This record gives sequence, C-alpha cells and structure tokens, in this order.
Amino acid sequence: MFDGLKDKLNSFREDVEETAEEAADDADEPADDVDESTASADAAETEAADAESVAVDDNDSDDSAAAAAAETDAETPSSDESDSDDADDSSSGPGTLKRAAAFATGKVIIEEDDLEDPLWELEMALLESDVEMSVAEEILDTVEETMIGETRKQVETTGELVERALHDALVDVISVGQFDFDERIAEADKPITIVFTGVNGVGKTTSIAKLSEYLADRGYSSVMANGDTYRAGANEQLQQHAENLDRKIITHEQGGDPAAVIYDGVEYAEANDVDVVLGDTAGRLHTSDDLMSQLEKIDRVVDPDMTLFVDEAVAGQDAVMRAQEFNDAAAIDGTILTKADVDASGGAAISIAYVTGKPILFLGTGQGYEHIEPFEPEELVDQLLGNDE
Ligand SMILES: Nc1nc2c(ncn2[C@@H]2O[C@H](COP(=O)(O)OP(=O)(O)OP(=O)(O)O)[C@@H](O)[C@H]2O)c(=O)[nH]1
Repeated sequence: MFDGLKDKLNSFREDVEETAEEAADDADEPADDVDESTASADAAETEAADAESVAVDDNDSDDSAAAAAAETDAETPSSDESDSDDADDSSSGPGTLKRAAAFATGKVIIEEDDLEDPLWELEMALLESDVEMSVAEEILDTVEETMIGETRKQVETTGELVERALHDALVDVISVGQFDFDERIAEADKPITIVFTGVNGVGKTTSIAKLSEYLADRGYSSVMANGDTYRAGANEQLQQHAENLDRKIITHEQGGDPAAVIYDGVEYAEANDVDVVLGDTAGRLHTSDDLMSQLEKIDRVVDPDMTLFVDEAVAGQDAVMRAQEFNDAAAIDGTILTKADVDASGGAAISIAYVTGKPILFLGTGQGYEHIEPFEPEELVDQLLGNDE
C-alpha cells in the first residue's frame, strides 16, 4: 500500500542527510576550502579552475570545487560575476561562519540553501504521487519551517530531524477533521442513518456491505436501502451482498424516488429495532445538477446522521476533485477510500481530508467483507516513513 510514495519520502530523507553531511564537513574543515598555492596560480591553473567553476554551475553540490573556483576568480579579473557569487555562498558567507560556530559547539545547522534542491525534489515527488497542489505546498512549508535554521545538539541526527519534520507535516494534513467513528455510532440515537455518495464503480456497494459487517462485529444490526434507483442492476447488486451477509434490504422499482427508499429503510429500522440504516445513492444521473438535487432531497427527507463519500484511492487527483465536488453539494462527513491495497501513489489518501476539511474514516483494503480498516493517520504516517517494520 502506497509503496511509491514511501520510496519517494525515503529518498527525500537520504537527500537531506547527504546535504547536511556535506554542510557539516564544510564547517568542520574550513582549511580545505582555501589552498594558498591557488592564489599564485598561473594562467594554465586559472583556466582549469574556470573549467571547474562551469562544472559547479552544473552541479551545485560540489562545494570544494566552488571554493577553489572562487579563490581563482578573485585573482582573475576576467572571471564573471556569477561565478564568484556562487562561491561566496558556499564557502565564505555568513552562513558558513554561523554553521562553523554552531558546529564547534557540537550543534548542526541546516540552512535554506541546503534544503532548496531536496525540497524541490520532494515537491515533484508529491505531485507525481497525485498529492493535490495545495496539500503539497502545506507539507513543504511545514517541513521547511521545522528544519531550516534549526540549531540542534548532535543528539538528534539529520535523519531523525527529517523524519520528525515529515511526520509532523504529513500528520497535519492527513488528520484534518478526524473523529472517532465508533464513538459517534455508540453515542448517537438509534436508528442511525448513513448515506453513501460517490460515482459508480469505485466500490460503493461493496463498502456498504463491508461497513454492515464492521458494525455487526461491534454488535450493531443494520438494514440496507438501495437509493440507487437510476442504474439498472443496482438492486440486484446490493441484494447479492445482503444475501451473502443475511441482512434485510429495502428496494423500490428502478426509476423510483431514492429519498423514499431510504425513508422506508428508516421506518423499517424503527419498527424492528435495527441500529443502522445504510443507504446507497446513485453515482450518476443525466446531469450533475440532477445528482446533486437528488442528494439535497435525501438530506431534506431523511436528514441522515452521516453522509459518507466513497471513492477509490487509485483514482488519485480525480478522487480528490470529486470529493471536493460532492462535499460542496452535499456536505459530506467523511470519506471511505477504497482499493488502498492496490494504490502505490497515496496521493488521494494524503490529500482528501485537507481539501474537504472532512476526514478519511476508512480504507478499503481488499475485496473481502473484512477488508475495511479504520483510518489511523499516525499509523499511516509511520507506515509511509517505514517505522512500522
Ligand atoms: N482491491 C480492492 N477491490 C475493491 C475494494 N472495494 C471494492 N473493490 C472491488 O471493486 C469493484 C467495484 O466495486 P462495487 O462495490 O461493485 O462498485 P460500486 O461503486 O458499488 O459500483 P456501483 O454499484 O456501480 O456504484 C468490485 O470488484 C469490488 O470487489 C477494495 O478496497 N480493494
């Protein structure tokens, strides 16, 4: 699950560790930066250093080459300005002095310049993983804030600092709006009505069945109500799950009023002491306006206790966009993200809560009825950072 994202976060950590090591080496060994003999370099040596400075422009990470180039540039009037600027930054600027002073007292500093490349790489990695833009920016800001200018005793390694920064940044965006689903169910007056929204084919019907089983495991009875009266075959599909699980199902004819079906589900639950009504809805109508006005009608007629949006993790940015649209139209309370077991990117899992302001409550992790897991932000982040092994 989310292995691609996991790899990318890991390479960010390695990048920063490498950069910090180089920075610490520079601070520790200032003598390496300046070789007196270079000051009297003849024309041939100057040429060689110029060649090096070109290489430095191509690859900023070679600080000692930049320092050598700077020294030669100082002696060579024909050198261009930008070369010496580069060198100043990396070898003799106030940053290096500060860093050297900190290092001498057993502390390490990571500066903005050190992080520029790794952060850029991280941003690209997050976007490639389908993390939504505003979410990626929030993560980068938190990581940068945590790391830059942080002077710390060497009891915390760079690796640990990066991990703390990534952990905090990811938990911040993933846990937006989080609440305890089980507690909400336990405390609510029965019957509780939960309506499921989302487009067709993402695992909505299967998720209703899984949730019915999840509730049964916790001692709650449930009835299914098929409010997807639009799609041919929807009754049969939910019926099949109800039969498999031995649950009562309420259906109307195709083309009927979805609000009326779910209303009947509530009446049935009240009359038969059933704890939870699980109401499916259409994932597609003639127009999205029709779809949204249908959801509004269900809201008016049934006043559900919870509206859960269902989408598949593998849809990435599309799932994030749809979550936003459905939330705008029907004020969702949370998301069930299916097919997490076959999603490498993790972008939807990282982005949906931040974008909608409503939490992911469950992950679908397979095709079996037992394959539904409460969403635990801390656990997911530990897993992404490889701390669960
Ligand atoms: N791997 C995996 N497959 C899943 C998961 N959830 C659902 N599926 C599969 O996805 C397919 C579609 O699921 P459905 O529940 O039929 O989809 P749906 O959204 O209800 O479709 P409509 O009823 O058309 O809205 C089925 O083959 C499910 O077994 C999951 O968490 N992981």
